[in-house]
Amino acid sequence: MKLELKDSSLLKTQAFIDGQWVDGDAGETFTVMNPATGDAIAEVASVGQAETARAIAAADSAMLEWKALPAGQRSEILERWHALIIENIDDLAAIMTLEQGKPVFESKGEVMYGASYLKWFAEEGKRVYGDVLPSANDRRSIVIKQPVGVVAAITPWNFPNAMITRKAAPALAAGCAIVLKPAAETPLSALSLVELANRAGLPAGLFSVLPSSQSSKVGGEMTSNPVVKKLTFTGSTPVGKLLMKQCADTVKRTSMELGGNAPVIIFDDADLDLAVKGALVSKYRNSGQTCICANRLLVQEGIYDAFVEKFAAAVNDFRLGLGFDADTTHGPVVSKKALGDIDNIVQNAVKQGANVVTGGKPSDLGNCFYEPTILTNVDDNMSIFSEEIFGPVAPVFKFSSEEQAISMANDTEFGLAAYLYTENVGRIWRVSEGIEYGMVGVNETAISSEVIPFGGVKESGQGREGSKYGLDDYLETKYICIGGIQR
Ligand SMILES: NC(=O)c1ccc[n+]([C@@H]2O[C@H](COP(=O)([O-])OP(=O)(O)OC[C@H]3O[C@@H](n4cnc5c(N)ncnc54)[C@H](O)[C@@H]3O)[C@@H](O)[C@H]2O)c1
Ligand SMILES: O=C[C@H](O)CS(=O)(=O)O
Repeated sequence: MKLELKDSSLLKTQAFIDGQWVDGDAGETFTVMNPATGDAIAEVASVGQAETARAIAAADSAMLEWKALPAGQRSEILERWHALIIENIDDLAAIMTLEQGKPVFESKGEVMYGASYLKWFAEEGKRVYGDVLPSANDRRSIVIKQPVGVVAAITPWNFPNAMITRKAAPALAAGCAIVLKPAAETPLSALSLVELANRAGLPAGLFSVLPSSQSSKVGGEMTSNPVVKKLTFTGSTPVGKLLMKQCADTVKRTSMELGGNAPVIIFDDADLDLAVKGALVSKYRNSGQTCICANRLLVQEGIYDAFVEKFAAAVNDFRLGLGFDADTTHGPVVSKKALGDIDNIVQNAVKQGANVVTGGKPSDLGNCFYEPTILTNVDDNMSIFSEEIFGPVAPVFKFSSEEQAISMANDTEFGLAAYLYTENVGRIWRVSEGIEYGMVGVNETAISSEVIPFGGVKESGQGREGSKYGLDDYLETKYICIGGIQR
């Protein structure tokens, strides 16, 4: 399938370092694949440690002038970048659908979502306030906020646009420079984004993008280079732990947006149709490849059968297909490896006694398509109870009491997002306060936006992205004490 763009110059295949499009030093490239068709889309430059070091040095230099600008001037550039993203949404969405597979309506939704962080932090960046502290005698004490320094970012493939702007927007708004390594599965979205930032007038060196098939070499430089003061990572918990360890030697600040194992807890007193709708959206958005997807459906025994019947009927209306086809509701998973990982989880559950209500195997469409799947007769002793599925598979667990539901929900090392459906106000408070998660949806699963503090607890990470709290991850607090006032 040939990529038809309104502006073909948005399809970039080189690295963007210090304001220049360059090949990797070794001239190496890697192939970007279309998960829906198995076709090669592009050969992209692959960079390593030396190029990363150059990007970090350029960021350090560019930041000196950038952080000294009035916040309003930084804001104007972010606003222009936002406008260019909106103007080019069709091309950005087409690039995303081609390399990640999600239906084009989801890609457009992500581009709008990603752009919203630029709009939000263009404004937030103008409100970095300090404090005057209670002072006495001949001293006066104040607090100021300053940009943390050069930021290194590493992002995943599942939201190849929004996970980047969710970091670049606050970093740049705070006065920082940022060097980014996107996922090798989806570098084209990142490269088109930085092209638009360049067109918006972002000064050279402030935002470099380092595509690579050697992530550990790029990450190794990012985590060891003392010029980098902050690492912000979105990805799996195992990789997040590794990167945190690598950052320890230079005591870098880190923000970690990691894995999830979201429960959707549906009580007997829930609005059943609302719960089915919310569970469907949460489970199968991006074909189940989001960090806050419903990973475990916990349904109280009184409505279990009715829920499964309604849920299965809706799933059977899904239309798997190519992301550009108008009647496609769900696309492929991102790679053959992901397809195999998902199928292994399903087959293991079946071996342990799970019942396949629908799906349960790779789709006859081939390539990276997996049938939307529902499993029943599952319990918390099975491996699927603890694994982040990251695919279109819904294990539906049964519980009897509220206390049991809270215990099951918390029986995981993860703590990103959780959801509950009940019409009982007391239960809303008891369960929302009793479950160990960074984000809780009540009678709603579409909880993400630029105004909310996105992030988790336990092994789902640390820090928050978006919201009025989002700049904190890119600022340092400095206390200044001025003496001799009475001289
Ligand atoms: N919490 C969130 O906001 C959030 C959002 C999206 C995805 N995720 C999580 O990400 C995971 C899926 O994404 P993924 O498969 O891309 O995750 P991943 O951890 O395999 O990869 C994420 C990024 O890290 C890079 N990477 C991998 N190993 C590295 C290393 N040794 N050094 C440096 N970089 C390295 C990858 O190239 C990629 O760019 C899931 O666990 C999902 O829950 C979390
Ligand atoms: O998968 C990760 C994303 O953060 C999910 S969302 O688009 O922010 O809800």
